[in-house]
Amino acid sequence: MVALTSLSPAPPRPSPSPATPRRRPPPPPHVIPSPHVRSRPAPTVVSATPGATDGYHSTIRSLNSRGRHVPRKSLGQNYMLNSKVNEELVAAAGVEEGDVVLEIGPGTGSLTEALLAAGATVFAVEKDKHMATLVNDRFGSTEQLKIIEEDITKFNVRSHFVPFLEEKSHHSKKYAKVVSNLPFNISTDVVKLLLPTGDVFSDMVLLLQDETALRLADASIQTPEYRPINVFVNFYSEPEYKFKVERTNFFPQPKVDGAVISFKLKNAGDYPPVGSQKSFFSMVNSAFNGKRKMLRKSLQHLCSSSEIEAALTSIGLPVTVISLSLSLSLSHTYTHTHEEKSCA
Ligand SMILES: C[S@@+](CC[C@H](N)C(=O)[O-])C[C@H]1O[C@@H](n2cnc3c(N)ncnc32)[C@H](O)[C@@H]1O
Repeated sequence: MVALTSLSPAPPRPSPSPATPRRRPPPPPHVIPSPHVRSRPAPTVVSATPGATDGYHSTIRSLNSRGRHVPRKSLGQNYMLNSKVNEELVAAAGVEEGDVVLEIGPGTGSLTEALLAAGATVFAVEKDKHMATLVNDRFGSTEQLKIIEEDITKFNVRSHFVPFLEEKSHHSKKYAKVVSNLPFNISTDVVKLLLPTGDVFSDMVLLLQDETALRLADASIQTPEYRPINVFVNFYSEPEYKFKVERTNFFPQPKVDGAVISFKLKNAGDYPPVGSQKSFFSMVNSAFNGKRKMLRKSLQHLCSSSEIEAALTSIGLPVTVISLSLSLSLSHTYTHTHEEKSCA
């Protein structure tokens, strides 16, 4: 890990290589110039150019401000240096005046600043108490922002966030949004925690590891990348890979690129019809335990082979089908086996 004290004080320079999305349309032009962060020995704390307003300088200045120079790898502290990426995250979520936004991990507050500038009221959850204090110092006087020091993976949306939404939205907006440059190591936990909250959030826009974003948004059935998490994501939302963000945009620079993904959260009425979500996802996990196994074998502990075959036939699938070939048609299998045939 590179300490901030060893950073070059030089302002960012445009990256020579544009960031190119793998499967999506070309990225917005702002992703192309990315700041170059060099690790060069320097005897003192990096000084920012007075009055500089770009993301690089305000991020470095914020990190320097409390003498807190070493970002913590365990907390995925890779800070955004390019304010244009923050603006594009805000635009991807369609944040506008009066919106209420849950931001996970505000860090130095660079994305927070863009959210506030768009007119949003922000509820920020930050696990690192130093960073929570830093953001509080930076924006503390505004009523548009509430910061709590907590681990998002232990966060209770209903008891902590919903009362805030009700107070701040004045009933003018029913739903809030989630916008975050997430620590890469908790992305799956966050997706699992927040996607089933379509009654609270309408949209979730996250900056994740590129590979994770592609896997969540674009994994195709009948490929090894297709996993239970894809059934989960498509059950609760409509995911869309937005654009790639080169690793050179972060400090410290991670070993992988990032990408922005959006999820349009579904309301409960739009979920596939299953009696119990818990037992449906337990069936999905069982089916994927034997990815190459036929469903009539991998689900044998739930129903007899003949019942499963009958359920598959009734929805037009061959009795020899394997889990990798199934999308949300699993929900129909579930309905037929559990509700009509009364399986265990
Ligand atoms: C990738 S940095 C992003 C910081 C800032 N939003 C930015 O764009 O520069 C991730 C932030 O999430 C915080 N964080 C890490 N784990 C967290 C958790 N479990 N709950 C809440 N915040 C967490 C880190 O301390 C850090 O500030």
